[in-house]
Amino acid sequence: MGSSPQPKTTTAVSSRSWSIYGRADITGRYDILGRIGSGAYADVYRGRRRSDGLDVALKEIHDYQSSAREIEALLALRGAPNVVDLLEYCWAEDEDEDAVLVLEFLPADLAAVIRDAKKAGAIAVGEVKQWMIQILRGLEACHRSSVVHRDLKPSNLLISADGILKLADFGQNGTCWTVGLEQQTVQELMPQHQNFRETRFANEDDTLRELDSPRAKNAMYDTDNEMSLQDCDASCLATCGTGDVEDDPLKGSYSYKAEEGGADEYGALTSCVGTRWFRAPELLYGSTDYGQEIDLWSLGCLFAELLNLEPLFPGTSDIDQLGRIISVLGNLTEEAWPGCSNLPDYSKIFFNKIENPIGLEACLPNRSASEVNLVKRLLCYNPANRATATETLHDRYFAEEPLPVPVNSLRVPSSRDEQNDSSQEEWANYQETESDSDLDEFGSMDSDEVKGKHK
Ligand SMILES: Nc1ncnc2c1ncn2[C@@H]1O[C@H](COP(=O)(O)OP(=O)(O)OP(=O)(O)O)[C@@H](O)[C@H]1O
Repeated sequence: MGSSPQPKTTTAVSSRSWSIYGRADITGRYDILGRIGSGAYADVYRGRRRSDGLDVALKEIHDYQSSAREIEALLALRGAPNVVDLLEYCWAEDEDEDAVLVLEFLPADLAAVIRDAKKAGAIAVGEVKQWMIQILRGLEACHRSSVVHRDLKPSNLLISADGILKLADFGQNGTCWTVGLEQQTVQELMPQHQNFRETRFANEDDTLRELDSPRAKNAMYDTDNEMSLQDCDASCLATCGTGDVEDDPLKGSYSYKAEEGGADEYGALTSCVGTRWFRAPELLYGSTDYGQEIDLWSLGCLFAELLNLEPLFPGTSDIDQLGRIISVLGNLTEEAWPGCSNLPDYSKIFFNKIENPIGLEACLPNRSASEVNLVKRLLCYNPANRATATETLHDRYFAEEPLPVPVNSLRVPSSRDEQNDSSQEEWANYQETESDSDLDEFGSMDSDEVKGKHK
């Protein structure tokens, strides 16, 4: 098995975390205004296009495969109104260099909507409906193009100042998606790799022309079959260590059969906390041939969170996550989902019989029957029973009073929870303290010139 890409620690001052300042291909065309935030595999900066002053987000992705996946998905989805717009990108020439995606800048996200609504007490039903409609349109576009998002959560649903919600973060950057991956080359992932080479360092017109070309777009669609969804191990036992079991408050309610090379082997890879809350049971049980239904489960969790303003299943470990789901929906049995006992980890973890499951109604107190019904249509154990994005969009809930508010009357948070930006300071400190040899990684660039520009 090839070595898996490891996530960058966000606390360490890694040279890669601000290497964008040394990228002449970017700094020549964009002013970098500061770091917006960092994910497991990427740093995102706010930038301004020099040619016309357009605000952009510059996403520097430190993992080769994540960048390939995100570019592929965003090209396939170009023009979809509820998917973040990829304006252009600079491809990584090899595994030591980062790809940089130039995205439209979106100042808020759904996590901030929920945060602000907690202060106000609730999100008005007409607003919940409008947010849901936009999420559903984005998801419908993804599934129509055979793109499975795999990481739907409030912080990945970005919002423009005028209330347009867009699905973002298509890199499946969470650790759980890359556990056990064979290292593939971009040539394997994308037979049309030559197209990417052409875009690198191209001037903006050339690059945009490349993005607009039907050839590039169709080539992306053609690779759908090449991008196997069986390439990861997101299972409960793969992503939790025995430490998770020891610390688990529900420990008494299940028994767990550790296999040689099972949880221990992957014990360190437990960092998908936000994502875990939205993860479908088939993934937690180790399924490797799942489909777009995993996004529909996440959507059900998201919808419940918009209604309750609290996460529905806030698991503290992957086993705790399953335990919480089972306590609400009941045990996962052949009756609930014929064939579930074939899930890879089904026979490795046993939960006590839940005589009286809590039920989704009890988890959604004071909500209407149509709201509860819609959550139920999405949160089914059997993936085949989950309502599709299109079916959900046509659910009578959206046609009932109160009707969805117009997009322009949505209350848009003034900001998301921004991480402290220390990128420019780190860059300056690095230049002051490190030896010349380290600066060699920036090639022949004049470091004083870069420092002056970005201080
Ligand atoms: N187009 C954009 N406009 C504005 N901010 C963005 C944009 N894209 C991403 N961001 C912000 O940049 C930060 C990092 O984003 P990124 O997608 O890399 O990671 P994440 O979603 O926080 O974490 P992970 O990828 O590990 O799930 C987040 O705060 C995100 O909201």
